[in-house]
Amino acid sequence: MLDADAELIDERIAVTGDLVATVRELMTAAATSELAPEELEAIRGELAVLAARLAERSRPTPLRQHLDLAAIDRVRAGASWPLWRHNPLAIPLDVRVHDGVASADLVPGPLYEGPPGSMHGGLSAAVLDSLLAVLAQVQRRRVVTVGLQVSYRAAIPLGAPVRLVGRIVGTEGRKTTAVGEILLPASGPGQPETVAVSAEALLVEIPGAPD
Ligand SMILES: CCCCCCCC(=O)SCCNC(=O)CCNC(=O)[C@H](O)C(C)(C)COP(=O)(O)OP(=O)(O)OC[C@H]1O[C@@H](n2cnc3c(N)ncnc32)[C@H](O)[C@@H]1OP(=O)(O)O
Repeated sequence: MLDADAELIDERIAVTGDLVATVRELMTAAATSELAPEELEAIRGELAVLAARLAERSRPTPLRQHLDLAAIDRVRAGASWPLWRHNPLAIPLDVRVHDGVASADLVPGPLYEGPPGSMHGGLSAAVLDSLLAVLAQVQRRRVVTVGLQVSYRAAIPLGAPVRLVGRIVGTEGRKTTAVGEILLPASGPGQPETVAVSAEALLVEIPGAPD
């Protein structure tokens, strides 16, 4: 690949990431705005123009930043991996891997709501699934999830920080078992974090280069 092509791809990855981050802000603002109906209708018209403009040239699926061998080496050296940066429907996570433990911080926003005021269980499962799949990929295993057992132990309030952690507990042939948790902050100094959600994933290696 020519240097100029690589630069263009890097620029597209960066600019699209910023665009999608702004779209996420827009999604939250649209879903929660209490402006007058006529103002909302005017904004909808402006947004429809922008959506049509973006769709003038498009690709079949979202842009994707590949967790290739070079990226895996960077993560193993301490860099975080910006997961789902280019898909506004997914929850973005900056995944870190240290001493075999994956972790990420998250503040569930208004759009993550399931039961009133707390995070949707399917989204909790999705973020843990993603965290554990990335952890396996950082161990150079290109995997998909074939099973995910999730246990919901405490509600996750919206707007407050939580911590995701995950680790691999076993490998056998193509199969990897990994466990993860979503932790609520400690209620005070010296207190433990509370496990809000725990999950066990069965991941199976598939052929092909890591991505
Ligand atoms: C970069 C971040 C990405 C984030 C992605 C997040 C992760 C995801 O959500 S992945 C998407 C959801 N998952 C999928 O779409 C997977 C769908 N399943 C498949 O494609 C196939 O089942 C596949 C390719 C995994 C395995 O098929 P195949 O290659 O024929 O292998 P197969 O022999 O059936 O299974 C391999 C082993 O896994 C086991 N296995 C497969 N499926 C299951 C299952 N559902 N439950 C338990 N064990 C299973 C088999 O028993 C076998 O075990 P053993 O080696 O001991 O005999």
